[in-house]
Formats: sequence, C-alpha cells, structure tokens
Amino acid sequence: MQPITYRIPMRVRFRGIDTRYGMVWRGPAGWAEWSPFLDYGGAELVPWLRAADEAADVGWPKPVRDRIEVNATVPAVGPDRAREIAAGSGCRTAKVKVAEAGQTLADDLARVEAVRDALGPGGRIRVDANGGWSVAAASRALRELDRFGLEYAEQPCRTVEELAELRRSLRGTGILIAADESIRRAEDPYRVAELGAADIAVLKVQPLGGVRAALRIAERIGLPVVVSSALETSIGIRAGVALAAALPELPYACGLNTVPLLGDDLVLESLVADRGWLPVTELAPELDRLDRLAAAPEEHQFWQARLMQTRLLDRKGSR
Ligand SMILES: O=C(O)CCC(=O)c1ccccc1C(=O)O
Ligand SMILES: [Mg+2]
Repeated sequence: MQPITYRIPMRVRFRGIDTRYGMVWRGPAGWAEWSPFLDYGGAELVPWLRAADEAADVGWPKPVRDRIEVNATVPAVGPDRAREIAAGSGCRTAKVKVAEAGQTLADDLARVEAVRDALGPGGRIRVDANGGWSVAAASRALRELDRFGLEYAEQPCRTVEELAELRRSLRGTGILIAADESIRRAEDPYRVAELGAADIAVLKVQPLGGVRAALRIAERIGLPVVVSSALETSIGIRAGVALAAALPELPYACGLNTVPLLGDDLVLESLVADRGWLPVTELAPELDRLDRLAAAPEEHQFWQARLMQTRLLDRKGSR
C-alpha cells in the first residue's frame, strides 16, 4: 500500500517538538512507522527506513516475555505538573528530563523532588539531560539530585569522552551513567563500552536500523539495555516492544510509555502503560483515525519526497 503521512499535535512540548509527523504503511508482515525527526537528514534517515521495512516485510523476532515494564516520561515541566504525570502514569519508575535550556538546577531539583513525592520511597527515578551539562555541571547536579535517589543519569554530557570522565569522577557515589545520543547518533556505538563511558545502553529501534540490528548491538555492547522510544505512535512503539520482548535480559524498565505525550494515536487500543506495564500484542491503525490524523497534502508531498530520497540513499549504500 501507499504510505500515509500522519500529523499529531503533542500534548506537551518535548525535545522542542510540538507536532509529530511520520508515515505509516502496511506490508506483508504488518504495519510499519517511519518517523525520523525533522532535524535528522540525509544518510542518517537510512536506519530509520530499515526499521520500517523490517516491520512491514519481515516482522518481529521471537519474544521471550509477554509484557514490558516501562517508565513514565516527565518532560521539563513545573513540579505540580511533574507530580501529576508521575502519579497518573501508574508506573513505579519515572524518567525526568533535566538540564533543559533556560532552566536552572533549582528547577531540576524541584521537579525531581515532586516526582519522588509522587512515586514514594520505593519508586525509581532516572534523569535524562540530553547532553546538556558540562562534566563539572553534571558532577555537581547529579550529586545534588541524588538526594532524591537516582537509578541512573541518561546522557548527562554530550560526548563519549565527557561521559567517561564524568563516570570516573562519580566513582564511589554509586551514580550510574546511561548512554543514549552517544549510541544512536554515533558512528561507532561500541566506543561507549570501550572507553568505559557508561553502565547502561539506551537503544532505540528506528535510529539503530530495526529490532534485529538493535539486538545485535545489545549482544556486542556487553552492557544492560534500556529500550526507549523515538516518540512514535503505537505503531512505532510496537517495534520497541518487540525489541524489549526479544532481549535475553531486561533488568530495567523501558522508556516506551510515550504515547501519552501525543495528543492522539492511530490505533484504538493505544500502547499506554497499565499499572506500569505494556502488553506484547498485535495492533493495527483504525481507518477513520488515519483519515482524521492525515497530514495536509503539501506535508504529505514533503514526506513522500523524503522517503524517496532515503530509499535512493539506502540502495546506494548497500551496493
Ligand atoms: O525514554 C523515555 O522515557 C522516552 C523517550 C525519550 O525520552 C526520547 C524520545 C524522543 C527523543 C529523545 C528521547 C530521549 O531519550 O532523549
Ligand atoms: Mg535520552
């Protein structure tokens, strides 16, 4: 079938995005989503396309579990909204965005404190700085935030070298480091492990080229893995669920509960956590939702051209 372009407003602005766009189509094996962010381009889009082709043409590897524990995702909002999101999610684990441009450590401390209050002492809190801190700023901020008990800090600094330096400086504090951008936007995802830059690897299906490609990285990287979303609709989240379901070990909750950040969804039974868990089940878009959420004709034309260019790059690269 011809790919359809969707357009879904975000409920909360996230990563500078307030409208999410992407394409979905059905192939012999099932439904696929291709939704590279608009700030990605060129050859960077090829793995995102391979992930969609896998979903449409091949389907999922064999699952070893039938449900996936997930974290609530708390954007860089004020403490009251943060408390509501964490408490309302039903999850035992929350991931809190920190180091947002224009905000201060005091904002991060208030947000994390509110989330600790919502989850209680048995809850787990991880923070994600998206590379927003220098080594010195991260070292100070993480020690202060750890008053509220941190499970780990995701991408506290931008580069692999900085992560390695920070991780050495935090030795003895028990604060763990997870790498996200240093894996998904890196030439070489294994440098993180080679340089001792992280304790945990965050893996996302679309930027890494599909479920099987991510499984191979998980196997080689030798670190515990957290599967996380790229803000997809339930169709794309299903691929993350397939990866999480197929990993031999899954010691941490996954970052796959991001459908609540979208204002709408393409399926009727959305992949939204029920008491902290996502089921491993099949799903398909509803035709009237595809109609209602269809992007404007000029937006669809842009995405068709983007898809065609990426297919050409994919063929060139694999020759
Ligand atoms: O991990 C989660 O809880 C949600 C996924 C998430 O945070 C995310 C979603 C889209 C783009 C980047 C990120 C990120 O982890 O930085
Ligand atoms: Mg991240």
